[in-house]
Amino acid sequence: MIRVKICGTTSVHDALLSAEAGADALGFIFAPVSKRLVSAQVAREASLSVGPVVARVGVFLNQGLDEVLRTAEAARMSAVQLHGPLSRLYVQQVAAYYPVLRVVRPADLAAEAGVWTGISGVTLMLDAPEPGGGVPLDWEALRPHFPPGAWLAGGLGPANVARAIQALRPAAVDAVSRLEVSPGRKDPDAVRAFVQTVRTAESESYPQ
Ligand SMILES: O=C(O)c1ccccc1N[C@@H]1O[C@H](COP(=O)(O)O)[C@@H](O)[C@H]1O
Repeated sequence: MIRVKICGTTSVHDALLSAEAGADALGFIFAPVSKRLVSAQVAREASLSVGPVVARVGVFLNQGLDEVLRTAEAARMSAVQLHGPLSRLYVQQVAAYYPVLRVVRPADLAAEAGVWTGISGVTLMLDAPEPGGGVPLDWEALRPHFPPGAWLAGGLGPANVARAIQALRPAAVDAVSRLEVSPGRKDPDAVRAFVQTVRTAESESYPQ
């Protein structure tokens, strides 16, 4: 089953919208530079509103270990997504508390392998150089290098996610920019169309 993560959640309303649309995971962005920055309090209320099945992923960029762990706990996250240059020790320390989504740019795949390879509980996600920018990766160029079990982000939306799935067969897809009416505010129709398109593409790419 291809999992669907819908990121940039900034309200209980949008958390419920994405959960009801069938999202497997919701992203809550705690990176101060983000236009979709959410408080730990709002994220906590949203986390507790979506029930026990939907994963809640705290998204961090270049933030210290203490800040990551304290924020993820306060917000009742079930997983942590890490962007930016990190040491293997840092990833190991976070992975001791939460499942980790380690985000890597395609160009850094080889160089970054030492940071995450072999650490239990770490899943790789490939994303564009500027996360949250709505820019797709070159899926055909990536095809020979896409690691089995990796997640895919970067400019995904209802209009192109089926092609991305056909090209790379990711374990999960993750999106934000093309699912919004404005930064931090979800477009209900786009969210529903995105989830439905993934489910349809999955049934066509992976016939039972
Ligand atoms: O979206 C942001 O503002 C953001 C800021 C800092 C780190 C990560 C961020 N978003 C992540 O980028 C992916 C892809 O976004 P897009 O669909 O290409 O706009 C998104 O899923 C977040 O995990």
